[in-house]
Amino acid sequence: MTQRVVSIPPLNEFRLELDVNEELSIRLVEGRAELNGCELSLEKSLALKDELKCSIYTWTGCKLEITGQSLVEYTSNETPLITYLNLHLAFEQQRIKARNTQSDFKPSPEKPNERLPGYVNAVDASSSGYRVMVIGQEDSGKSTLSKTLLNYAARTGKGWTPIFVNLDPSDGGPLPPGTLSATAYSTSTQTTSPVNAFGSCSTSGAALDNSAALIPQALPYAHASPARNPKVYKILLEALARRLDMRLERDAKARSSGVFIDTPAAFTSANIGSDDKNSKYDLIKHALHAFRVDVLLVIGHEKLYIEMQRLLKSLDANIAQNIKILKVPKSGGAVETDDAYRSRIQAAQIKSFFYGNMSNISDEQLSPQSMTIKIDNLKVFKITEDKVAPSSALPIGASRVLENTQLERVNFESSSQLLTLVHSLLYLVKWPDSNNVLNKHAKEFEGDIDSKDLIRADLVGFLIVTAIDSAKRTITVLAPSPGRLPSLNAVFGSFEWQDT
Ligand SMILES: Nc1ncnc2c1ncn2[C@@H]1O[C@H](COP(=O)(O)OP(=O)(O)OP(=O)(O)O)[C@@H](O)[C@H]1O
Repeated sequence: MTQRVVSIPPLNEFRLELDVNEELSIRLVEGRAELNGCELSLEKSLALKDELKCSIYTWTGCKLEITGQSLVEYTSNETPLITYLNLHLAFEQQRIKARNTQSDFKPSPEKPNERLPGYVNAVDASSSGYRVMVIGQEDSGKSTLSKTLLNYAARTGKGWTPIFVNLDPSDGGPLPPGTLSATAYSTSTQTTSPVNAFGSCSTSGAALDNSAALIPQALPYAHASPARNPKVYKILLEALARRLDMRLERDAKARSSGVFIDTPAAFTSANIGSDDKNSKYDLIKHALHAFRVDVLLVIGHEKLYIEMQRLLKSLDANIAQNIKILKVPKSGGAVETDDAYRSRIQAAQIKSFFYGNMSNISDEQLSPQSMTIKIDNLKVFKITEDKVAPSSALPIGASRVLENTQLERVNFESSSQLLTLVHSLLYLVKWPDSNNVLNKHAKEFEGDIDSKDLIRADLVGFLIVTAIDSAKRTITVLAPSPGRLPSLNAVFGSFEWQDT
């Protein structure tokens, strides 16, 4: 293996891109350096893998010992890190201010589930850290910026527990893909692989890599892009925002620590999410409103920045006056990826949830359990794709009649429907009042469920369907651990995984 020592001058970043099957070990031998805002420990080797593309930044200069081969390696002095640091300092001031004004605030004691319909927000903005949402085009560096700001907040030593909201279902964050989640971080998280870029959650077994066990609040969307079913996506986004509010009401530390929201590139497509062709950027409006965003960071896109300023003028004045829009330069290091790369990372994320990180034997490995259950014990619903044509495709003057989006119940009597389940990732859900939900629509829709019922569902686990025996009426699934399944109700969409 080739070993070399690279000197990085102060205020420079060393960028590297790993190709398929390439691994690289880096060791900080002199000075100080950080990876996505998380400091590297002196003399400790880090194994970078799974096609990671990243940059190691140094404020004061450093030397790195590198072992192994990578596709691309270079040092650059053009870095947006100073802008990132300035943003962090502004957010830090707000966190301190919020903590100092918090003593008078008393959360209300209502029960969480009774509050969901028509919930009125009781969180006092002056005692809250900023809620920051990052938008930008595909591969513009949204996740990298969110993670750097999250790591800076977590590493200040002031005990902050910032919340990371992942609205990008193509990348599950600490969970398998297809989920929308909110997770509190108490320590900074090192990125050694894009598979566990935001750490691993505790439900997957022992904490992997160096992250503390994370306990996300999550909801299942089961597709990679909001464009697949914007109605369901918006319902889930709103439900997540309400749950986050309920949590922050009771958690003063997290409330002052602030919220960082990473978004999918589909947010910047003006026409996704609305049936009215005159209403643009509906997903952004929806998220600004639901999460009561204070700061909107637009990554390196002049036109989008101008359009966001226009959008702000079209919002309700009470909401618009509290939102600051800031333009952030795009890093020259951000790498364009393709669909094949994304599919590989998604498959690896699903695999790592069940098996742990297999690419390095020194990492934690998990032992999932294969189990066979009676088909008729399960109720499985498909989050369908929104097949309705956009209104721009209708004849002039015609308008669309919108129906409630249903979650289609899989009919186990039909073998073609059963077969669609093989290799699917199932998201196990639990309703506080399961019987009500399952019976409510039974007559009218042959057992389908209104997507609004997902608002009250808890995501309690994941399964992979490995085989179906329609003669014996059994289904074989892979579960993360042995024992009783947490629920026998599941939803699924377009994510599949099989051992290759
Ligand atoms: N400064 C940098 N140096 C090297 N690689 C970088 C840098 N910034 C970002 N990258 C890499 O570029 C790719 C795209 O960045 P990132 O995932 O942050 O973008 P994104 O906008 O969140 O992408 P998506 O649109 O898929 O959500 C990632 O592989 C990331 O690791």
